[in-house]
This record gives sequence, C-alpha cells and structure tokens, in this order.
Amino acid sequence: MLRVPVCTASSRGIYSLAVLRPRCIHSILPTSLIRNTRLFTGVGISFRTRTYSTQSTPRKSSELVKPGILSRFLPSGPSVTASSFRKIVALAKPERKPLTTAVGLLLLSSAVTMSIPFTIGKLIDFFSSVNPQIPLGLSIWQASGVLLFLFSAGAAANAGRTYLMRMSGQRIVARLREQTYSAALHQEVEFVERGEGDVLSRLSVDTTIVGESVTQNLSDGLRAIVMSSVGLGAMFYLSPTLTTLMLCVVPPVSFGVVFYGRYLKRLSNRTQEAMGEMSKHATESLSALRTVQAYNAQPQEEQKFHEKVTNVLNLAKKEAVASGIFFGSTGWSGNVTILALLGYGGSLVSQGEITVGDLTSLLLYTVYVGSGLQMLTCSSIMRGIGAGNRVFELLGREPAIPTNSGVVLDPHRRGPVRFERVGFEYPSRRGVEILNDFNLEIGVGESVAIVGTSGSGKSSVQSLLLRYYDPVRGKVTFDGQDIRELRLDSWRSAIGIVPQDPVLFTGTIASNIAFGNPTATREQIEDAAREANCEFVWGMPKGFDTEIGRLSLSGGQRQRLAIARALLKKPAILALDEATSALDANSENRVNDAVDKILRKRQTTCLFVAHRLSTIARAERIVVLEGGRITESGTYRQLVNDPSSRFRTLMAEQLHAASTQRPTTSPPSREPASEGAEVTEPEEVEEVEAAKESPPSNNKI
Ligand SMILES: Nc1ncnc2c1ncn2[C@@H]1O[C@H](COP(=O)(O)OP(=O)(O)OP(=O)(O)O)[C@@H](O)[C@H]1O
Repeated sequence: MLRVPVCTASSRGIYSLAVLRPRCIHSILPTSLIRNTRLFTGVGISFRTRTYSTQSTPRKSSELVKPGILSRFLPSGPSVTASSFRKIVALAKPERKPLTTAVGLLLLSSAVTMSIPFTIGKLIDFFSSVNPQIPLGLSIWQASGVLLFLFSAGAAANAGRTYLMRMSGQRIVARLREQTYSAALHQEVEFVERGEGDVLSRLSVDTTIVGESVTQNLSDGLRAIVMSSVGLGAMFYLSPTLTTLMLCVVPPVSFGVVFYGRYLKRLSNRTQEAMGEMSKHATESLSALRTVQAYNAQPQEEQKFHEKVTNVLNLAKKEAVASGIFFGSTGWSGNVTILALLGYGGSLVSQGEITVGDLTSLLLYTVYVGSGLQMLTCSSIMRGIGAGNRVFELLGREPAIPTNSGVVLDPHRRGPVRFERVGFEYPSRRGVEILNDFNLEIGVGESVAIVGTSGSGKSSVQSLLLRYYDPVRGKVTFDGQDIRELRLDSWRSAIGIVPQDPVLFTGTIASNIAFGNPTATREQIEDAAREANCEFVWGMPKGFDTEIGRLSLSGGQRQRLAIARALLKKPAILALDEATSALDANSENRVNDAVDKILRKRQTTCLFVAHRLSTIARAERIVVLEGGRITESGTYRQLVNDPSSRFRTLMAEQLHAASTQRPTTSPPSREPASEGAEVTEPEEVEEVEAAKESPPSNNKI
C-alpha cells in the first residue's frame, strides 16, 4: 500500500473559511483524490493522503529503487523515465478527440473554480463595506443568479471532464493489457514459465497503474497547471509584495514534501514486498494442507507465519512514524506560511494598501497554488512511470526465439528431421550440459522412441524440436534446412504434440480438440477424435459440446484428446511425450491403438519419448539417450537380442526397480494376460521380444 501525499490543503478557522472550505476543496480537487482519502489535521491545516494498492505480487526492491541518494526518490534513471513518459503519452494519442474535449471542459471548470477566491474576497468587502457596490450595476439577486449559473456550468463541465478522462483511461488500459498479453504470449517459454518476467503482475497491476496515471496525470496535471498559473497571476494582481513573500516559502516546502513523499513510497514498497512474502508462505502451506496436517506441523507453520507478519508490522511501524513526522512537519510549515502571510498581510490591510477581501482572496489563492504545485510534483506521475517501465519493457522485449522472422514453411513439405551435433543447456542452468554432441536423424514417416533414465534429457530433445529453446551448439534441421531459418509459427504448425500431461482448457471438448485450429469444422474435429479413439465422447449426453470443467477425465482419455488435437493439425511430425504414470490396461490399449493408426499411415514422422514397453515396442527404431548423447540405436528386436545392449540393461534395471518396489507399493497384478502381461522379473526381458509381435501393456521403464 502506498500513501502519496496529495496536497497541503487549506487554512481553517481563519476568515470564516470553515464553512466554505469543504465546497471549495471539493470543487478544486479532483474527486478521485477526495474519495478514499484520510484526513490528517494539523493546527489549522489539513492534509489528505490516498491509499494506493500498487502491486499484487512482491517486487524486489532493487527493481523499484536504484541506488544513490537522488535515485532513492526516483523509480528509474532519467532516460528510461523520459522514454517511458513518451510512450505513456503516445498511448493517449488515439484518445485525442475525447481528451481534447475533456481539456476544454477542464479549462471551463477551472476558470469557474479559480474565480471563487476572488468572488469570496469581493463578497467579504461587499458585506463589510458601508457603501456596497456590485460590479456591472447588478442587483444582489442578479449577481447571485450569475454566480449560481457559473457554478452550475463549472460543475457540469467538471462532470463531463471526469467522464471523458475516465473512459479514455479505461480504453488505454484495455489496449495496453491486450498488447502486454500478446507480448507475453510471444515470449520464449522460459521467460514466462519460470516467472522471470513477473508477467501476471505486469498484466494486471502495472497496466492499471499506467492507465490510471495517464488519465490522472493528464487531468490532474492540467488542472494543477491551470490552478498554479492562474492562482499566481491573480495573486500578483492582488498584491505583488505578498505574492513574492509566499513564493519564498512555498517552493522549499513543496520540495520537502516531494522528497519525504518518496521516502514514504520506498517504505511502502518494502512493506509490499514483506506482505508478498507473507502471502507466499500462507499460500504454500495452505496448498499443502494435507502434508501439514499429516505431520502435525501447524505450530511450526504458525511460528513461521508469525515471523512474516511481524516483519510486515515492523515496516508498517516505520511507515507510521515517518507519516507522523511528515504530516506534523508539513502541517507546521503550512501554518507558519499562513501566519507569515497573515502577519504581513494584516499590516498591509491596516496600512490600507489592500482590503480584507483581497487578503482573504490571497490566502485562498495561496492554498490553491500550493495544492496545484503539490499535484504537479506528487501526482501519480512517478507511479505511472515506474509501472510503465515494467510494462514497456515487456512490450518492447524481443523474444529470445524470434517469432516474426524466417521462411514460411510449406505445410506440404516433408523431409527428415536431423539433430546435428547438438549441444544444449537450459538458460537458467548455464554450464549444465543436458545434451552434448547429440546426433539423431528421423526419416520421413519413421517412428523413433527415445529411451533413457529419468532426467537424461528425453523431453529436452522434444523442446528443441519445438523450438521452446535453441541449441547452444549444432543445429536441428528439417528437410536439410536449419529450423531457425523457418518462421516459428509455420514450423510449429508442422508439429503435433502430445505432452506428458495434456492441458485441457476451459471450454467444450470440441473447442479443446480444435485448440489452435479455430476454423476446423465439426466434421474434421469428429474425424480426428475418431482416429484418436476418443469414442467416449460420443457416449456423453452433450457429446462434443460437453464442457471440460464438468468432466473428470482419466489420463488415457486426456491423452487421446491430445492426440486428436495433434492429428487435427495434420502434422508432418508427431512428438509424443508419454506420461510416466501408468494407465489402466484398457486406456493404454486405446492409446496404443490410436498410435498404431498413425504409424500405419506412414505419413507422419514420429518422435516418442517413451516409458512404457508397449509404446517402445511399437517404434521402428529405438535410441538410447545417456550422458547427453545417443549411445545406442536399433530396432526393438536388434536391441533386445543383443545381450550386451544398453537398452537391455536399462530395461532390466527399470524392471528390477519396479519389481523390488512392487510388494510394498502395490499388490501383484492379477490382470488376465489379454489385458496386459506384467513383466515382473529382470529375466523376463527376454520375453519382450515376443512382445514385438504382440506388444505388452502396463509395462513401464
Ligand atoms: N526448464 C528447465 N530448466 C532447467 N532445467 C531443466 C528444465 N527442464 C528440465 N530440466 C533439467 O534437465 C534435465 C533433463 O530433463 P528432461 O525433462 O529433458 O529429462 P527426461 O529424460 O525427459 O526426464 P523424465 O523421464 O523424468 O521426464 C533434468 O536434469 C531436468 O531437471
């Protein structure tokens, strides 16, 4: 939560302003600043603060505050700030028409507002005069009517301005959100998935702050400029000497206010960060409530949470102390200013140089000018620029995997896929080689199963194929062309992917199968579902129009839907990353049968990351991945028949591990052979050969 001081307000109790003040202040200050405000009252001076919620997620303080004395008070360096400011202004360009109208209305309402102190002064002089004169020879009723009309026109203009500015702001936010979302969707997966980009907070919170700041700055900034300049002009007109005196005091006070406001802002950011830590802790333990309860860990968790809460509380205490000093000292200096003006102004009144009404007007204009300057310096500009930096950084970020360049791949083009001397490290784990001199060629229509121990890099191979990442050495080619030369979307269009744990999105079964293919007809969707053995869909009362959210689908059903989704693309390459968890026998048969259908057509090049024997046995070729490279390659028969093959050893190890675990984890299978023969002993690896003719089910490596 961020408290920004928005204005030094008004004198009170002097010159009978107590009655007039609320109306004056309400007409002079934007309603947005008056709503949600807290009133701090000094001796005769009141201050308002508004409470802003700036972030939903914690940010590192380093992101928000740069080192150095001055930069402690600035959200970023001058060049970034300037460019961010320019971009924020550019965002407002499409709103030129409504904003111009709003500015016109603002000038009108400000003119009315700025006439108030002058009118009050004249009224005081009028009522305290022995021979009252109304300008232009109007009667008291006519003058009141004119004033009432002017105030009504000012109020209407203010209402129109507020509406137009707000709506423009909302449209700007909407545009900004769409652009930010689009930019996030085009970033490389690492940036978004690992939370590097803090994308969600930029999308929700920062865009709102920017939009709010655009309209608030335009609105308040212009209003503040009008208030300060017209106010100063009127003051010089009324008394140049008193105005000069006021000018000696106001700027230093304003600067003090600004700098102290920045300090408060920093403290608030730290509080925000600590609150983020606190909620992170709560989220973690509440989402793992079963484990917490099972281990009776509630007291420890409560203690840890208490520490986080105390941290927040301590920071809040600092903020409270700072706020107290801030509001006390600004209140004091405000009062001193007013007293100085009163003392000197009073002597001018007694000398007959100015009237009591003029002095009243002057005091009121002082308050207006002070408020105007305050709004100019302490408005949401800094917040907007800070948030803008984060949003524009994302908008202007070039994805590590470029999306818009390269040759468009002809969807009918077919050719072998080659991994040529590929070396790969994850960007987040530089120096840890996942693939090293990895070579693999998959011919057109060929099916290859990659096997290897967990963590050996099988899924990483698929990630490279899909260009979620690029290799650090070597290249991946399709039909002899480096896939980095191909336009990313056209390359990915050529690949159907069935991930380990297929994601189904909110919507119907049909929309899920047609994900990424919005123009697919119902017939095409049903054909793909048929090919992927999704017969269960036809059994549902609403069939393909069944909402996914209402269903509890088994792993096998999800995989078959994912296969249907992939097949609808008519891909040149199918990348299937098999789930490590076991499927029930029937599901596995249906998945395998769907895979068989694809393989029989021999149009699609298939790359399996395989765990189950039943899938491995279906591939025409098996490659063993060890130490980041292929150590063995051959048909199922060749590898199984070779007593020294790594594949045999690997499977024996896996099967042994499975058999030693089985008594403690699950009872021995009593499934009939037809529903999946269980290979339980290492020696039974021999039997796998037979499985080539009749691939087994439920066997995992
Ligand atoms: N996004 C990532 N960032 C950093 N390291 C990763 C990332 N994804 C995977 N790794 C690491 O890379 C290595 C290879 O992972 P990969 O998922 O490719 O192995 P795998 O053979 O498919 O494993 P499994 O059979 O368990 O799915 C592992 O050590 C893994 O922890």
